[in-house]
Amino acid sequence: MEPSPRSSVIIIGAGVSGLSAAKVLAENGIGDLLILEASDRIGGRIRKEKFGDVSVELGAGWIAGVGGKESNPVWEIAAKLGLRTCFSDYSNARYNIYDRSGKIFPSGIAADSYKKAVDSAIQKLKGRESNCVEDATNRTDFTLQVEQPIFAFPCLDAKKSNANENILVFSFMHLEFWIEVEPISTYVDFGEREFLVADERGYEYLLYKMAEEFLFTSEGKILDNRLKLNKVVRELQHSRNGVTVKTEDGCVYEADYVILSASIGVLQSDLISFRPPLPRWKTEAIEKCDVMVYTKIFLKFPYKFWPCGPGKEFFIYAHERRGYYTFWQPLNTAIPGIHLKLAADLLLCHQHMENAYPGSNILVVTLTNDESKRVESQSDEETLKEAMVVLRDMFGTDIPDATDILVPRWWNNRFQRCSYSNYPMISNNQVINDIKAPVGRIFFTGEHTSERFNGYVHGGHLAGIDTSKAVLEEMRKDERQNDKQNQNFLLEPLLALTLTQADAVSGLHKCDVPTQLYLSGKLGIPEAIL
Ligand SMILES: Cc1cc2nc3c(=O)[nH]c(=O)nc-3n(C[C@H](O)[C@H](O)[C@H](O)COP(=O)(O)OP(=O)(O)OC[C@H]3O[C@@H](n4cnc5c(N)ncnc54)[C@H](O)[C@@H]3O)c2cc1C
Repeated sequence: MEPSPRSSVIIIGAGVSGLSAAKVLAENGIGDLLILEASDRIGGRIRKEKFGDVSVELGAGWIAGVGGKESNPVWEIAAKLGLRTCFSDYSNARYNIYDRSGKIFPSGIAADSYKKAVDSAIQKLKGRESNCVEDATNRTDFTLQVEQPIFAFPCLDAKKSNANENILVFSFMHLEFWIEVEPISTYVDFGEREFLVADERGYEYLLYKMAEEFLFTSEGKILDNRLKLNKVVRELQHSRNGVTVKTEDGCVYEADYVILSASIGVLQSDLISFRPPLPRWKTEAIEKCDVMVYTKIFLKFPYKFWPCGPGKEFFIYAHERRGYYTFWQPLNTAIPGIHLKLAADLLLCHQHMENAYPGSNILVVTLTNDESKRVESQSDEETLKEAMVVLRDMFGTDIPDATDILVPRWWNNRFQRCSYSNYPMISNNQVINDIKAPVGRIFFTGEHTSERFNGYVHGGHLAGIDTSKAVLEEMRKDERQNDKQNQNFLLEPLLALTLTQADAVSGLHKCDVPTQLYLSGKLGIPEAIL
């Protein structure tokens, strides 16, 4: 197949990082860019889907890091677009812990166990820290966070659990989203609050609006042929002169630069091959990055049977099996008034915030890693049966069966292969630097390349901006170099001409040509000389 016209930059992937990168390039005058997206839509891990009568977020659901001194750029965009969001209050979840017989653990016991679990986690961390002699000097700062986002990073090792611990401590210890270690930047820099996106237009509305700013759209549809969907990139052939991109359907594209935004899970898979292969420092760094699988399972019921109201926004199922249908969230969660005020202070449009999805009768249960993979590999009917047993343990046998189930499969999606990156808990900066470092003309972007905010939507957004700035800088360098070469090239005939006039220029060398000839640039050289 004939190669398409060469582009200045090809962006692989139309998730938040790829689109942010493309937007910055377009704003800087790079019109001949091309975005190749493997799936049939933009958004990547930001994705809404109709379930029952409402749109639910299969991927990113929260804007995390709000209310601090520095403003989260994604929160700002959401505010500008009037995206409807609801404050998430995790503080009471520890008081809504059910055992297998449906009893709620008394709050005192729950709080004690919680503290015990946190202390134990801190001890584990300290142990790991002191064992980590090699990394100690370079390591990224980390802290123990509690009550942080449910999609965040685990710190506890399931395989080392002690069967004699009481069941409640056990369940806390294995709530990987409950007690966690993570880079603190999101919460320290942007604030500790989180808002659930509860808007029919979806979280992805942000991305459509972003795309609209530089791609041709009509009636909400992107019609610009610089965005090509269903283009699965399989090979990147790179040299010092440019990059050739080959897609699964046999198309070939050429560019001066490539920005690759595929997830860390995809980079760890064999979906994309590189010719020549990536250097060892790069592949090792990619391998070292942990990937997290996080799955939200949506269940629709004919009516609501779970408790609701303030303090009941989340509930937990304590089971001896790690992460077994542990964390539950009703989608029609009430929002305490105090947070309305906070939201109003933050200037977001929250006209009707009593319920995120009023009357939807939807429950969401979240699973991670091994449990996610297990559930992904079985049928939805089997998952539905398991979830119903858990719910009947908690709420009795009289509850109705779910009428519908939705199980996203991020791990088995070959264009994702993970939910988000999770750097090794005690990792040194070198790994992160290597993951984001370019290889020749291939630049890497995506949430996994964000040093401070990996794992988050704002991490992807900021990474895209940073990467495109780095590419622009390279392009400028290229331009300067080309100018120099062109001038040298253009000066050759001039010198040839003048050198024949031996009397005037005897002994003149190329480097001695007066600088004003250079300074005026190639357009400044009179055509007659050529
Ligand atoms: C279930 C879940 C819950 C989450 N919850 C939150 C949350 O609440 N808040 C939050 O801030 N973050 C959350 N995240 C993380 C957040 O969604 C991601 O960090 C962010 O969306 C990543 O954006 P990205 O551009 O780096 O990658 P992606 O969105 O993955 O974009 C990469 C794009 O590249 C495409 N691609 C891959 N391979 C190829 C190929 N070979 N050829 C062409 N195209 C290719 C993919 O199809 C994709 O569109 C969650 C993620 C998941 C999965």
